[in-house]
Amino acid sequence: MLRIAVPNKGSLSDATVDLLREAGYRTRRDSKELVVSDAENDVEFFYLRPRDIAVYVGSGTVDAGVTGRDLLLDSGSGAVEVMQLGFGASTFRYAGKPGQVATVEDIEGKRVATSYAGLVRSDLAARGLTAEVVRLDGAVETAITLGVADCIADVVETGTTLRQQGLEVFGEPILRSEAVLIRGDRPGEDQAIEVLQRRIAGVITARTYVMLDYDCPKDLVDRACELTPGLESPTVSSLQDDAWVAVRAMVPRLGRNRLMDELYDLGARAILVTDIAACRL
Ligand SMILES: Nc1ncnc2c1ncn2[C@@H]1O[C@H](COP(=O)(O)OP(=O)(O)OP(=O)(O)O)[C@@H](O)[C@H]1O
Ligand SMILES: O=P(O)(O)OC[C@H]1O[C@H](OP(=O)(O)OP(=O)(O)O)[C@H](O)[C@@H]1O
Ligand SMILES: [Mg+2]
Repeated sequence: MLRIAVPNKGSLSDATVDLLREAGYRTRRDSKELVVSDAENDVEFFYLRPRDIAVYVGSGTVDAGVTGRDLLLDSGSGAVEVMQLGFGASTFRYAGKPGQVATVEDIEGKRVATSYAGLVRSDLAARGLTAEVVRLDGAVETAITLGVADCIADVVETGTTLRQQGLEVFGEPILRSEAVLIRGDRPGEDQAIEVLQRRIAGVITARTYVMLDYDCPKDLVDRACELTPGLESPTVSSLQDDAWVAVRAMVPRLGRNRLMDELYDLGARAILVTDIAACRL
Protein backbone atom coordinates (compact mmCIF):
# COMPACT_ATOMS: atom_id res chain seq x y z
CA MET A 1 0.00 0.00 0.00
CA LEU A 2 1.38 3.41 -1.02
CA ARG A 3 1.93 5.77 1.93
CA ILE A 4 1.54 9.48 1.19
CA ALA A 5 2.17 12.43 3.54
CA VAL A 6 -0.19 15.41 3.31
CA PRO A 7 0.19 18.81 5.10
CA ASN A 8 -2.28 18.79 8.00
CA LYS A 9 -2.32 22.62 8.40
CA GLY A 10 -0.74 25.79 7.09
CA SER A 11 -0.74 27.42 3.65
CA LEU A 12 -0.45 24.20 1.63
CA SER A 13 -3.02 22.07 3.41
CA ASP A 14 -6.36 23.00 1.79
CA ALA A 15 -4.95 23.14 -1.75
CA THR A 16 -3.30 19.72 -1.32
CA VAL A 17 -6.52 18.15 -0.06
CA ASP A 18 -8.45 19.69 -3.00
CA LEU A 19 -5.85 18.34 -5.45
CA LEU A 20 -6.04 14.81 -4.03
CA ARG A 21 -9.84 14.85 -3.96
CA GLU A 22 -9.97 15.97 -7.60
CA ALA A 23 -7.48 13.21 -8.43
CA GLY A 24 -10.01 10.69 -7.12
CA TYR A 25 -8.53 9.91 -3.69
CA ARG A 26 -10.30 9.78 -0.34
CA THR A 27 -9.59 12.80 1.83
CA ARG A 28 -10.22 13.48 5.51
CA ARG A 29 -13.65 14.60 6.66
CA ASP A 30 -12.47 16.69 9.61
CA SER A 31 -9.20 18.25 10.65
CA LYS A 32 -8.71 15.85 13.57
CA GLU A 33 -8.40 12.84 11.26
CA LEU A 34 -4.65 12.16 10.96
CA VAL A 35 -4.65 8.90 8.96
CA VAL A 36 -7.00 8.16 6.06
CA SER A 37 -7.05 4.77 4.45
CA ASP A 38 -8.16 4.65 0.80
CA ALA A 39 -8.52 0.91 0.18
CA GLU A 40 -10.01 1.33 -3.28
CA ASN A 41 -6.84 3.06 -4.50
CA ASP A 42 -4.51 1.06 -2.25
CA VAL A 43 -3.20 4.25 -0.63
CA GLU A 44 -2.85 5.42 2.97
CA PHE A 45 -2.65 9.17 3.68
CA PHE A 46 -0.82 10.56 6.72
CA TYR A 47 -1.70 14.13 7.68
CA LEU A 48 1.56 15.58 9.06
CA ARG A 49 3.11 18.97 9.78
CA PRO A 50 4.46 20.42 6.51
CA ARG A 51 7.93 20.79 8.02
CA ASP A 52 8.06 17.11 9.03
CA ILE A 53 6.95 15.69 5.67
CA ALA A 54 10.38 15.76 3.97
CA VAL A 55 11.86 14.06 7.05
CA TYR A 56 9.39 11.15 6.87
CA VAL A 57 9.76 10.81 3.11
CA GLY A 58 13.56 11.07 3.28
CA SER A 59 13.72 8.34 5.92
CA GLY A 60 11.58 6.05 3.77
CA THR A 61 8.77 5.55 6.31
CA VAL A 62 6.35 7.15 3.85
CA ASP A 63 6.76 6.81 0.08
CA ALA A 64 5.77 10.25 -1.14
CA GLY A 65 4.41 13.55 0.13
CA VAL A 66 3.43 17.12 -0.60
CA THR A 67 5.44 19.95 0.92
CA GLY A 68 7.10 23.25 -0.03
CA ARG A 69 10.39 23.23 -1.95
CA ASP A 70 11.82 25.50 0.78
CA LEU A 71 10.94 22.97 3.49
CA LEU A 72 12.33 20.11 1.40
CA LEU A 73 15.71 21.85 0.93
CA ASP A 74 15.81 23.05 4.54
CA SER A 75 15.33 19.49 5.78
CA GLY A 76 18.45 18.14 4.05
CA SER A 77 16.62 14.82 4.23
CA GLY A 78 17.63 13.41 0.86
CA ALA A 79 14.01 13.28 -0.36
CA VAL A 80 13.72 14.48 -3.97
CA GLU A 81 11.29 16.75 -5.80
CA VAL A 82 9.40 14.91 -8.54
CA MET A 83 6.68 17.34 -9.59
CA GLN A 84 5.61 20.98 -9.23
CA LEU A 85 2.00 21.30 -8.14
CA GLY A 86 1.14 24.84 -9.27
CA PHE A 87 0.14 26.38 -5.91
CA GLY A 88 1.76 27.73 -2.72
CA ALA A 89 4.21 29.92 -4.64
CA SER A 90 6.43 32.12 -2.49
CA THR A 91 9.97 33.44 -2.32
CA PHE A 92 12.45 32.98 0.50
CA ARG A 93 14.28 36.24 1.19
CA TYR A 94 16.44 38.27 3.51
CA ALA A 95 14.83 41.35 5.05
CA GLY A 96 15.72 43.99 7.58
CA LYS A 97 14.96 47.50 8.84
CA PRO A 98 15.73 50.09 6.13
CA GLY A 99 19.10 51.73 6.75
CA GLN A 100 20.42 48.93 8.97
CA VAL A 101 21.24 46.05 6.60
CA ALA A 102 21.17 46.93 2.90
CA THR A 103 23.05 44.11 1.14
CA VAL A 104 23.62 40.42 1.77
CA GLU A 105 27.33 41.16 2.45
CA ASP A 106 26.24 43.39 5.37
CA ILE A 107 25.05 40.23 7.18
CA GLU A 108 28.70 39.32 7.95
CA GLY A 109 29.12 39.07 11.72
CA LYS A 110 25.45 39.81 12.41
CA ARG A 111 22.46 37.74 13.67
CA VAL A 112 19.87 36.32 11.22
CA ALA A 113 16.56 35.03 12.59
CA THR A 114 14.78 32.33 10.59
CA SER A 115 12.66 29.17 10.78
CA TYR A 116 14.75 27.75 7.92
CA ALA A 117 18.19 27.45 9.54
CA GLY A 118 19.39 24.78 7.09
CA LEU A 119 18.60 26.93 4.04
CA VAL A 120 20.15 30.05 5.54
CA ARG A 121 23.32 28.32 6.75
CA SER A 122 23.96 26.85 3.32
CA ASP A 123 23.20 30.16 1.57
CA LEU A 124 25.62 32.03 3.88
CA ALA A 125 28.28 29.34 3.42
CA ALA A 126 27.90 29.51 -0.38
CA ARG A 127 28.50 33.27 -0.19
CA GLY A 128 31.45 32.86 2.17
CA LEU A 129 29.71 34.81 4.95
CA THR A 130 29.81 34.10 8.67
CA ALA A 131 26.79 35.05 10.76
CA GLU A 132 24.88 33.77 13.77
CA VAL A 133 21.69 31.98 12.72
CA VAL A 134 18.92 32.38 15.33
CA ARG A 135 16.41 29.55 14.82
CA LEU A 136 12.81 30.55 15.61
CA ASP A 137 9.58 28.63 15.10
CA GLY A 138 7.57 31.33 13.30
CA ALA A 139 6.55 35.00 13.26
CA VAL A 140 10.23 35.79 12.69
CA GLU A 141 9.38 39.27 11.38
CA THR A 142 9.14 40.41 15.03
CA ALA A 143 12.63 39.18 15.94
CA ILE A 144 14.40 42.44 15.03
CA THR A 145 12.01 44.63 17.04
CA LEU A 146 12.42 42.30 20.01
CA GLY A 147 16.20 42.53 19.70
CA VAL A 148 17.17 38.89 19.08
CA ALA A 149 18.36 39.47 15.50
CA ASP A 150 19.68 42.18 13.13
CA CYS A 151 17.91 40.82 10.06
CA ILE A 152 15.68 37.89 9.08
CA ALA A 153 15.26 35.33 6.31
CA ASP A 154 11.68 34.23 5.73
CA VAL A 155 8.92 33.23 3.34
CA VAL A 156 7.55 36.24 1.43
CA GLU A 157 4.41 35.97 -0.64
CA THR A 158 2.58 39.31 -0.83
CA GLY A 159 5.08 41.14 1.43
CA THR A 160 2.25 42.26 3.74
CA THR A 161 3.77 40.74 6.88
CA LEU A 162 7.12 42.44 6.23
CA ARG A 163 5.52 45.83 5.53
CA GLN A 164 3.46 45.64 8.72
CA GLN A 165 6.70 45.22 10.68
CA GLY A 166 8.45 48.06 8.82
CA LEU A 167 10.88 45.66 7.12
CA GLU A 168 12.24 45.62 3.56
CA VAL A 169 13.73 42.79 1.54
CA PHE A 170 17.33 43.03 0.35
CA GLY A 171 19.39 40.95 -2.08
CA GLU A 172 18.02 38.53 -4.65
CA PRO A 173 15.59 35.81 -3.45
CA ILE A 174 17.47 32.90 -1.86
CA LEU A 175 14.89 30.58 -3.37
CA ARG A 176 11.63 30.48 -5.30
CA SER A 177 9.36 27.94 -3.68
CA GLU A 178 6.03 26.27 -4.39
CA ALA A 179 4.22 23.12 -3.38
CA VAL A 180 5.93 20.03 -4.77
CA LEU A 181 5.43 16.27 -4.76
CA ILE A 182 8.44 14.58 -3.18
CA ARG A 183 9.62 10.97 -2.82
CA GLY A 184 12.56 9.14 -1.31
CA ASP A 185 15.61 8.62 -3.50
CA ARG A 186 15.47 4.83 -3.15
CA PRO A 187 13.48 2.73 -5.61
CA GLY A 188 10.24 1.25 -4.28
CA GLU A 189 6.52 1.63 -4.98
CA ASP A 190 7.63 3.12 -8.32
CA GLN A 191 4.56 2.04 -10.23
CA ALA A 192 2.13 3.27 -7.57
CA ILE A 193 3.92 6.64 -7.41
CA GLU A 194 3.71 6.89 -11.21
CA VAL A 195 -0.08 6.40 -11.02
CA LEU A 196 -0.26 9.14 -8.36
CA GLN A 197 1.84 11.45 -10.55
CA ARG A 198 -0.32 10.75 -13.61
CA ARG A 199 -3.49 11.47 -11.66
CA ILE A 200 -2.10 14.72 -10.26
CA ALA A 201 -0.81 15.74 -13.70
CA GLY A 202 -4.34 15.08 -15.02
CA VAL A 203 -5.83 17.48 -12.48
CA ILE A 204 -3.23 20.15 -13.18
CA THR A 205 -3.82 19.84 -16.95
CA ALA A 206 -7.59 19.97 -16.47
CA ARG A 207 -7.10 23.18 -14.47
CA THR A 208 -4.65 24.71 -16.96
CA TYR A 209 -6.53 23.94 -20.19
CA VAL A 210 -10.09 24.31 -21.49
CA MET A 211 -11.76 22.56 -24.41
CA LEU A 212 -12.47 24.85 -27.34
CA ASP A 213 -14.99 24.00 -30.08
CA TYR A 214 -15.82 26.13 -33.10
CA ASP A 215 -17.14 26.00 -36.64
CA CYS A 216 -14.88 27.33 -39.34
CA PRO A 217 -15.15 27.93 -43.10
CA LYS A 218 -13.22 25.07 -44.76
CA ASP A 219 -10.84 27.38 -46.62
CA LEU A 220 -9.74 28.97 -43.31
CA VAL A 221 -9.19 25.78 -41.33
CA ASP A 222 -5.39 25.74 -41.72
CA ARG A 223 -5.08 29.27 -40.36
CA ALA A 224 -7.53 28.48 -37.56
CA CYS A 225 -5.58 25.35 -36.58
CA GLU A 226 -2.40 27.42 -36.37
CA LEU A 227 -4.15 29.41 -33.64
CA THR A 228 -5.41 26.25 -31.90
CA PRO A 229 -2.77 23.53 -32.42
CA GLY A 230 -4.09 21.49 -29.46
CA LEU A 231 -1.78 19.17 -27.54
CA GLU A 232 -1.25 16.52 -30.25
CA SER A 233 -3.29 17.96 -33.10
CA PRO A 234 -6.81 19.47 -33.32
CA THR A 235 -9.80 17.30 -34.26
CA VAL A 236 -11.37 18.50 -37.51
CA SER A 237 -14.81 17.01 -38.33
CA SER A 238 -17.01 17.51 -41.34
CA LEU A 239 -20.36 19.28 -41.09
CA GLN A 240 -23.62 18.92 -43.03
CA ASP A 241 -22.74 22.13 -44.84
CA ASP A 242 -19.77 21.14 -46.99
CA ALA A 243 -18.28 24.64 -46.88
CA TRP A 244 -17.71 24.41 -43.09
CA VAL A 245 -15.83 22.15 -40.66
CA ALA A 246 -15.99 21.75 -36.86
CA VAL A 247 -12.71 22.07 -34.91
CA ARG A 248 -12.01 20.85 -31.37
CA ALA A 249 -8.76 21.50 -29.45
CA MET A 250 -7.48 21.92 -25.90
CA VAL A 251 -6.19 25.47 -25.34
CA PRO A 252 -4.63 27.22 -22.33
CA ARG A 253 -7.28 28.61 -19.97
CA LEU A 254 -5.29 31.85 -19.70
CA GLY A 255 -5.77 33.86 -22.87
CA ARG A 256 -8.84 31.92 -24.03
CA ASN A 257 -10.92 35.07 -24.53
CA ARG A 258 -8.33 36.71 -26.75
CA LEU A 259 -8.08 33.49 -28.73
CA MET A 260 -11.87 33.42 -29.18
CA ASP A 261 -11.73 37.02 -30.47
CA GLU A 262 -8.98 36.10 -32.95
CA LEU A 263 -10.94 33.09 -34.20
CA TYR A 264 -14.06 35.22 -34.59
CA ASP A 265 -12.11 37.86 -36.54
CA LEU A 266 -10.79 35.09 -38.78
CA GLY A 267 -14.34 33.94 -39.58
CA ALA A 268 -14.98 31.13 -37.08
CA ARG A 269 -18.41 31.01 -35.46
CA ALA A 270 -20.23 29.09 -32.68
CA ILE A 271 -17.06 29.29 -30.56
CA LEU A 272 -17.58 27.39 -27.31
CA VAL A 273 -15.35 26.92 -24.27
CA THR A 274 -15.95 24.07 -21.81
CA ASP A 275 -14.13 23.05 -18.63
CA ILE A 276 -12.25 19.77 -18.57
CA ALA A 277 -13.30 17.75 -15.50
CA ALA A 278 -10.40 15.27 -15.61
CA CYS A 279 -7.87 13.93 -18.08
CA ARG A 280 -4.91 11.61 -18.65
CA LEU A 281 -2.47 12.79 -21.25
N1 LIG B 1 2.03 33.24 2.70
C1 LIG B 1 2.38 32.13 2.04
N2 LIG B 1 2.10 31.96 0.76
C2 LIG B 1 2.47 30.85 0.10
N3 LIG B 1 3.14 29.84 0.66
C3 LIG B 1 3.44 29.97 1.91
C4 LIG B 1 3.09 31.10 2.67
N4 LIG B 1 3.53 30.92 3.89
C5 LIG B 1 4.12 29.72 3.87
N5 LIG B 1 4.09 29.18 2.69
C6 LIG B 1 4.62 27.89 2.28
O1 LIG B 1 3.93 26.90 2.98
C7 LIG B 1 4.84 25.91 3.40
C8 LIG B 1 4.60 25.57 4.84
O2 LIG B 1 4.50 26.73 5.59
P1 LIG B 1 3.31 26.96 6.58
O3 LIG B 1 3.51 28.33 7.10
O4 LIG B 1 2.03 26.66 5.93
O5 LIG B 1 3.57 25.86 7.64
P2 LIG B 1 3.95 26.05 9.11
O6 LIG B 1 4.68 27.36 9.26
O7 LIG B 1 4.59 24.80 9.54
O8 LIG B 1 2.52 26.11 9.71
P3 LIG B 1 1.88 27.29 10.50
O9 LIG B 1 2.29 28.57 9.80
O10 LIG B 1 0.40 27.02 10.42
O11 LIG B 1 2.45 27.17 11.87
C9 LIG B 1 6.23 26.42 3.06
O12 LIG B 1 6.68 25.67 1.98
C10 LIG B 1 6.04 27.86 2.66
O13 LIG B 1 6.83 28.24 1.57
O1 LIG C 1 4.30 37.87 2.35
P1 LIG C 1 3.06 37.45 3.07
O2 LIG C 1 1.90 37.29 2.15
O3 LIG C 1 2.75 38.35 4.22
O4 LIG C 1 3.28 35.96 3.61
C1 LIG C 1 4.45 35.59 4.31
C2 LIG C 1 4.15 35.18 5.72
O5 LIG C 1 3.34 33.98 5.70
C3 LIG C 1 3.95 32.98 6.50
O6 LIG C 1 3.59 33.10 7.81
P2 LIG C 1 2.58 32.12 8.57
O7 LIG C 1 1.22 32.72 8.55
O8 LIG C 1 2.74 30.76 8.06
O9 LIG C 1 3.12 32.21 10.07
P3 LIG C 1 4.49 31.65 10.67
O10 LIG C 1 5.56 32.63 10.29
O11 LIG C 1 4.24 31.61 12.12
O12 LIG C 1 4.72 30.29 10.08
C4 LIG C 1 5.43 33.33 6.38
O13 LIG C 1 6.19 32.77 7.43
C5 LIG C 1 5.44 34.84 6.42
O14 LIG C 1 5.41 35.32 7.72
MG1 LIG D 1 4.03 29.32 8.63
